[in-house]
Amino acid sequence: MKITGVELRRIAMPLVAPFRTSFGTETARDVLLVRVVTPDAEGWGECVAMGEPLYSSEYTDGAAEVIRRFLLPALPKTLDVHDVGRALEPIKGHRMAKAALETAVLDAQLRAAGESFGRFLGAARTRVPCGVSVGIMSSIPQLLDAVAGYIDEGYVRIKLKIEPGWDIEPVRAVRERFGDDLLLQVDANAAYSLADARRLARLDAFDLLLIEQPLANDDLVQHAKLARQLSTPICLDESIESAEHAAAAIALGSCSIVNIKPGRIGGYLEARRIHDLCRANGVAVWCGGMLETGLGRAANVALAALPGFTLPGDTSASRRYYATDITEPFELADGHLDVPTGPGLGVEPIADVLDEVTTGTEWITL
Ligand SMILES: CSCC[C@@H](NC(=O)CCC(=O)O)C(=O)O
Ligand SMILES: [Mg+2]
Repeated sequence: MKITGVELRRIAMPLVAPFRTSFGTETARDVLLVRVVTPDAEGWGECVAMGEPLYSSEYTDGAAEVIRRFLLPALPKTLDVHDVGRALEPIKGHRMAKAALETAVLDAQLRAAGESFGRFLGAARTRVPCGVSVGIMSSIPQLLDAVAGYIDEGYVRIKLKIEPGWDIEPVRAVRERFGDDLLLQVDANAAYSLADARRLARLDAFDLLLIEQPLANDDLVQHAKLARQLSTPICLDESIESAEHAAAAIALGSCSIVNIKPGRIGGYLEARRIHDLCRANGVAVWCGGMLETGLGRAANVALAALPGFTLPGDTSASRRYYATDITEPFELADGHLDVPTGPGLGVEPIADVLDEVTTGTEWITL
């Protein structure tokens, strides 16, 4: 496939409500979209980097810069999506930027071939059960109202963001209000240290599915030590940036569940490799989220349909974050989202909506 050129498009996506985690509060996303144009089709990739390097070291401006200055010049003029990872290997890191570019190449290639993401990746289902991520709130009553609303919408699993000072009590309140059958998990976004082990062990009383990323992203050994002190399974998110990281985490006993986020680990091909590795080791995986628009959401839902994705992911409906999505909205039906069946992502931006939210566009001829 020959790439004629690439558009780097920036869009501003206000959130329907502030989303607070242990590392900050998001009120809007500054999103970088990559559009790859070829003679036969064009493809879209969504960079999941946030506007500031608070979740990881990447951020939107930096991703645009590394794509413009280093990734695009490293691409061969004619390529298959399987060539992208190899061509970009000499450039270290910047996995979110690489993922956006590889996904756009894959989308163009699949659209030209008339093949869906789900079929290409190996989806085993036509729809996926959906969880929802609930931010840190200013009070327990406010949290309980939010959780009640999501349960009414049909979400099959609730994830609560936690941090020191907002952990045991909100989890206890949700468990007591909504009962023992509610699938419930927490995500600390690396807010604790091994010194908090006894406090984190108190979460064992609430029959959680998992505790996500309690310690720092580079604390694999400490997570293994913590895992031996908890009965609740540890799931890693920020720590897993490649299949090698997943293999190391499994070998060390740092986690027994992995949150796979294609943007974090460099793309959907690496995501499938991590899925295959975890499945071979009996490690459950689920699809994480980075507040994607319908473009990234479409790809994530296709990935979440692979057989090893045995836990509900953070694959929520578009309305969880956006009043108006840039694609046709993903809408929950009976707690599930349908896997798109059209060529490539199976969705595309709605032109006038995209224009309304566009804050910048740049064309790069290859
Ligand atoms: C702005 S926080 C993004 C990272 C966070 N993502 C979520 O909590 C799910 C977000 C979503 O539903 O897309 C995580 O650490 O798992
Ligand atoms: Mg997480």
